[in-house]
Amino acid sequence: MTSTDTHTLRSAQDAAPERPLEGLLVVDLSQFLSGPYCSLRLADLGARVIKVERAGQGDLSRQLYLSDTELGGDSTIFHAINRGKESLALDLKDPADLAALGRLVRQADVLIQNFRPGVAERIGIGWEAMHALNPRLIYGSISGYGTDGAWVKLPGQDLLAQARSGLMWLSGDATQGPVPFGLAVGDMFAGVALSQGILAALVRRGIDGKGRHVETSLLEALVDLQFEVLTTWLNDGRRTPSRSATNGAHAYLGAPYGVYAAADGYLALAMTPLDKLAALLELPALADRDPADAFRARDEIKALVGARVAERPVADWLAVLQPADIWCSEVLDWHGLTGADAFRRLDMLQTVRRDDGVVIETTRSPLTIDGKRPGGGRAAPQVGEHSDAIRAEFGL
Ligand SMILES: CC(C)(COP(=O)(O)OP(=O)(O)OC[C@H]1O[C@@H](n2cnc3c(N)ncnc32)[C@H](O)[C@@H]1OP(=O)(O)O)[C@@H](O)C(=O)NCCC(=O)NCCSC(=O)C(=O)O
Repeated sequence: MTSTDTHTLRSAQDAAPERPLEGLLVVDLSQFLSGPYCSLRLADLGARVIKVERAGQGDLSRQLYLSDTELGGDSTIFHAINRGKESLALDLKDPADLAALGRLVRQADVLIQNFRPGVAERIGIGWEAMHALNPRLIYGSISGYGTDGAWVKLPGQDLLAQARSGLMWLSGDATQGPVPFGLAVGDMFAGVALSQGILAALVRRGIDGKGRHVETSLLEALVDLQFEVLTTWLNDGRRTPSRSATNGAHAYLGAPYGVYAAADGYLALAMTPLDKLAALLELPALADRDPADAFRARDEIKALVGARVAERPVADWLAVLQPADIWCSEVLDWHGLTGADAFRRLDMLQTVRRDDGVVIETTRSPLTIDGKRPGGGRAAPQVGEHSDAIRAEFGL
């Protein structure tokens, strides 16, 4: 790291090991999920994230309700994804506020935006303008489908990106229509990908002192997510059957890979040799199958296994299968997960508080560093909660 880079990690040497990005200033203009998820990852690692929002309504995800639950006027989604950040209210169409943003960006290390392609340039905060203002700035962009081609101006929303990406078509079994993944996986994975790109650009900036433009999109993230199955399909003449007719847990893996209804719940079975499974399940019909049948005859084998699993409760099957190191699991809902001692030992839940007294129970960073889990403590801000303090501190 060069001496010119000292302000990148201003106090890294003093920071506790669980805040490795302490001293890094991130200006986050993004809203909804993808960009804010990227800045959440950086905030958890100790970066200071200033979230720029419109006065009044703020980030539109404040009103994006997963259920009828809101806390202190904001959705639980907003709370989950914006914890640990500060909020600065700016009207980007007001020249004075735009100038204030420019002053802030001059002092920042990272800018994140997820407007529709062309919008940032129109407002005057595109990569080239911001790079001219601060040549060391790492500028991160997330779009729906990239910045070229017929899809550029289409709304970049998770369900729509899943639909275009092939993922929705892949999921489910062949008796069903396309099945969307049950949460905004494109947004989240794009956010993680962007955070990785930003961190890589910061490392390189430590060597050459230069800012960079790091870009991804919901679609690119979803294609990357499918790299295993896409590589298989690209190399097998593009003709491997996509979905199993029964229990479409994984398009390209043979039986018994999948989820089975037991007498009182569900049992997940991963890669398992058929002869071993035949003995444990007492299924002689399975014992003399050729291993290649696991894929060729997977629907038939899954039907056999399914009929047997249905006869007994999940706990009985676990008692038979786990001692033999068969790769299997009970299928838990969130009551089951959070009630499990093994989960509680991970210490992945936390309670955070907002200054106005709103309390929210939420998750924590999925990482530990030197055995400590980074981040935590502060709740998501109210719109413009830190405007006055930030304006004073940065001379806006
Ligand atoms: C999500 C979107 C479809 C939303 O589209 P739009 O509602 O048309 O918003 P845009 O981003 O195009 O532009 C936002 C407009 O708000 C204006 N704008 C934004 N912030 C401000 C402030 N602070 N002040 C004044 N004006 C502002 C900005 O100038 C634009 O106005 P004009 O200048 O007048 O245009 C799009 O942003 C998009 O495709 N984003 C890229 C992919 C992405 O990250 N998607 C997240 C999806 S969330 C998701 O998938 C999910 O929740 O599920």
